[in-house]
Amino acid sequence: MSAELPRLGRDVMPQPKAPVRMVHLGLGAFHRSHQAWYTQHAGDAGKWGIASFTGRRPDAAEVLAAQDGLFTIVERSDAGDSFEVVRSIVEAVDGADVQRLVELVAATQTAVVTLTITEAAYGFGADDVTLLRAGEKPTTPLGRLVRGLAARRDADAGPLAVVSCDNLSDNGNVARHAVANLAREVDAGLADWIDANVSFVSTSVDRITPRTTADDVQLVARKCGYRDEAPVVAEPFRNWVLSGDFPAGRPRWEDAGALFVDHIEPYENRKLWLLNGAHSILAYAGQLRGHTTVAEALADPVCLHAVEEFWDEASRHLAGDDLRIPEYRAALLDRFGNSRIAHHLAQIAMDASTKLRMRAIPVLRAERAAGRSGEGAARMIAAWAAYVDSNPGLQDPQSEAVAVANKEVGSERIAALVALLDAELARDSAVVELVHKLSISFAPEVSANAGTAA
Ligand SMILES: NC(=O)c1ccc[n+]([C@@H]2O[C@H](COP(=O)([O-])OP(=O)(O)OC[C@H]3O[C@@H](n4cnc5c(N)ncnc54)[C@H](O)[C@@H]3O)[C@@H](O)[C@H]2O)c1
Ligand SMILES: O=P(O)(O)OC[C@@H](O)[C@@H](O)[C@H](O)[C@H](O)CO
Repeated sequence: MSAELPRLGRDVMPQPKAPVRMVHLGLGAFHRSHQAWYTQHAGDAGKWGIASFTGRRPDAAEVLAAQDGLFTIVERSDAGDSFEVVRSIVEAVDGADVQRLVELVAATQTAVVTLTITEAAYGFGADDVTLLRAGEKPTTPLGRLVRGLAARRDADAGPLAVVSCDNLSDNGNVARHAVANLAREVDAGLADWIDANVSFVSTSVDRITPRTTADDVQLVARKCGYRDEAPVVAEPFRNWVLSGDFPAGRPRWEDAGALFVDHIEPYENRKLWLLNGAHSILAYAGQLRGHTTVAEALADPVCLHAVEEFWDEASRHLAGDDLRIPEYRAALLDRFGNSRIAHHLAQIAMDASTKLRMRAIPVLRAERAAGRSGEGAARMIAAWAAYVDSNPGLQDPQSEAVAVANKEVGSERIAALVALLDAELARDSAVVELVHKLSISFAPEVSANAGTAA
């Protein structure tokens, strides 16, 4: 039936096309449910079009380009679904088209570059140094951005803002260092130009956006009367906190609810520890206990207890009345419990070594500095340790080091894994013993008979 329907596009649904003033790297589901949505809902949306580039594969760009950048957001709550066509992406491009990226980053009218390239993509790209030095096409998003910034300097196109929207603590500074280090290896003058002309904005970003399924595509066809091969499903909740300068201007995202603050760290920590930390616990403990989605894992009292215990610890280190921690926690339980959003634990589990360093380690360190064991944070690490024991192929930027650690046994294995997260904590025998003890409780035969994860 859906094959007979017209394909979504600006002919089927006439929509104004704003001029490109933003460039995005990492055209995935989250960029579309978050930055593209906020840009569409800015009061001056008509002035701000986004050219969005994929990271590793062309597929998402090809599908979206065939729809003139239009796609449907399916906002999914327990009460039902609502549908909205988003028009802010005006160009969808294969990330391998470095020439187009360079043209756009070097254009005077481009004011903002946003990133959702995943946490793991901020590591040092040694291969790109060689390619950039040789004048060949870089292969990573940050290598490509450095090439674009070099062209902007050469074109004397003025300053701009780079806005990381990945789940990283201090993501603006992480992006600044990653870009500056790469640039300095290639051209010290370029690194100085970036330092003087590029503002790196830090953000806390939030909107649960699972991968789109074939059922979602069918649903949009049935409900909307057109064929959209690239809809995005997201929860109703959304949040965007930003801190930093926009020297060439920006959309009025505050009209859509974005918050601009001077000090972002408390907001970042609240989100990364409470939301993403809980997600990591559920990802490892939940899958070990046979669950597939966040909502299923949360309904398991053992997993819920582990989350609440970690939240109690983390909350002690989240200061400021305006953070409204009790309300935030209650809202998270509601959001995680939205069983109509099938948020797969396997997706969250990937790249653990990067994620746990930001989610478990700061809380564990703070708890130990306060003279407590940090059992809640240790349990998150223990769940990961147990998970990689039975799932050694888990995607991780340090997968080789994880494999080496996995060859050890008992507490030596745990120490080697903890060392991938924090060298100092790995030398603390009390931490290693605690994580070891907790990881044993996740072993399949123990976990099947245990009333709690303790
Ligand atoms: N999905 C969410 O609910 C959500 C919410 C908040 C923040 N985020 C952040 O957004 C990021 C992307 O999430 P998504 O759901 O859009 O994922 P996605 O898989 O739909 O898209 C990610 C994009 O980044 C590219 N990419 C992935 N890994 C890369 C790598 N190592 N190098 C270069 N490019 C790479 C992909 O090709 C794709 O274009 C997350 O990693 C997270 O930091 C996601
Ligand atoms: O790859 P991650 O772990 O950074 O992201 C997976 C989820 O935890 C994440 O997408 C959350 O849904 C998101 O951070 C909610 O805003």
